[in-house]
Amino acid sequence: MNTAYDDAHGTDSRNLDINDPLRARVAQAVAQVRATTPLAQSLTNFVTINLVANAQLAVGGTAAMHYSGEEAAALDHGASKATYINMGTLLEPFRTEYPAAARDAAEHGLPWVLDPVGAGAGELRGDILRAFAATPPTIIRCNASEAIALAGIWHLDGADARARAGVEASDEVDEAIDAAHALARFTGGIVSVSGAVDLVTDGERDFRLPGGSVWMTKITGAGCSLGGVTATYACVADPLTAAMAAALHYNRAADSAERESNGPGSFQVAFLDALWNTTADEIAQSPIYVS
Ligand SMILES: Nc1ncnc2c1ncn2[C@@H]1O[C@H](COP(=O)(O)OP(=O)(O)O)[C@@H](O)[C@H]1O
Ligand SMILES: Cc1ncsc1CCOP(=O)(O)O
Ligand SMILES: [Mg+2]
Repeated sequence: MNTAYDDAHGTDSRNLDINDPLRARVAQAVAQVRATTPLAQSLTNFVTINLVANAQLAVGGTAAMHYSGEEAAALDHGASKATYINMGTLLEPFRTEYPAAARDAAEHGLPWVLDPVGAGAGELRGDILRAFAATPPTIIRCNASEAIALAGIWHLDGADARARAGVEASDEVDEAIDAAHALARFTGGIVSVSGAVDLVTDGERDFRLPGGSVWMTKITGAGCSLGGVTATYACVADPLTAAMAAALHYNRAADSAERESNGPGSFQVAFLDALWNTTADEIAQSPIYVS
């Protein structure tokens, strides 16, 4: 039977059974992050670095930020259980440091999360993204335009090679579906595309996650911090569960923050509080449309 969601989106989808094991894994991941305070190290942009760290703390994890392949290697030998690499603001030394950090995560068998902010803009960004193809990310967390651009940069089948510049999405999530599938098949990992309705895919199954708040587009770093929190969840869960837990946690916290706030400033504060206060059951029982 079609749902109201199908009627609105024209997809053949159903709400994931309330007893599906994926929901239990999401609840378990939320509880485990809160119980164990895992560290995901981040190499992330200068604009939103503070929100990334605060969001990782607010979901129960902890944070360490730096820009060095050498430091990444040291942390991979120590406390860090996942790496987050965000392409927002780049400097020339990152040409070698970022691929070194990705390589080190891969060599240690640790998950790493890529946010290809601004993919399609500039030679340095393109060069670094091309280098990542050798040790692909476990999870790609991006908006629709970045998914389309990254599939083009990696010359994946069916990719649309139009270059898009800028950090905001100029495409709808459903326009990125072919790119998201191509990226997931290429990496063998998970692709999480954010927007009004988020998409999480392993290249075979698509999970659509409605909700959240349009206020998320009026604070800088909503997407970047979602990438950081995805890495926090990747410390304790398999990549699909981690991507789902992070996106669902964000949607439920944003629903709640919107009710508490009256502008972007109070929204950001309320959102961090809501990340802390939203329960594992509220997150795991979210609507999840599968196709
Ligand atoms: N129109 C919207 N309505 C509700 N939530 C949204 C909307 N746009 C983005 N979000 C949410 O904001 C967060 C960041 O996504 P997005 O703004 O797409 O990332 P980016 O900042 O990288 O472009 C995600 O949790 C996403 O679900
Ligand atoms: C504004 C800006 N400029 C370079 S990185 C950045 C932050 C982008 O953050 P987000 O994609 O999470 O909105
Ligand atoms: Mg972004």
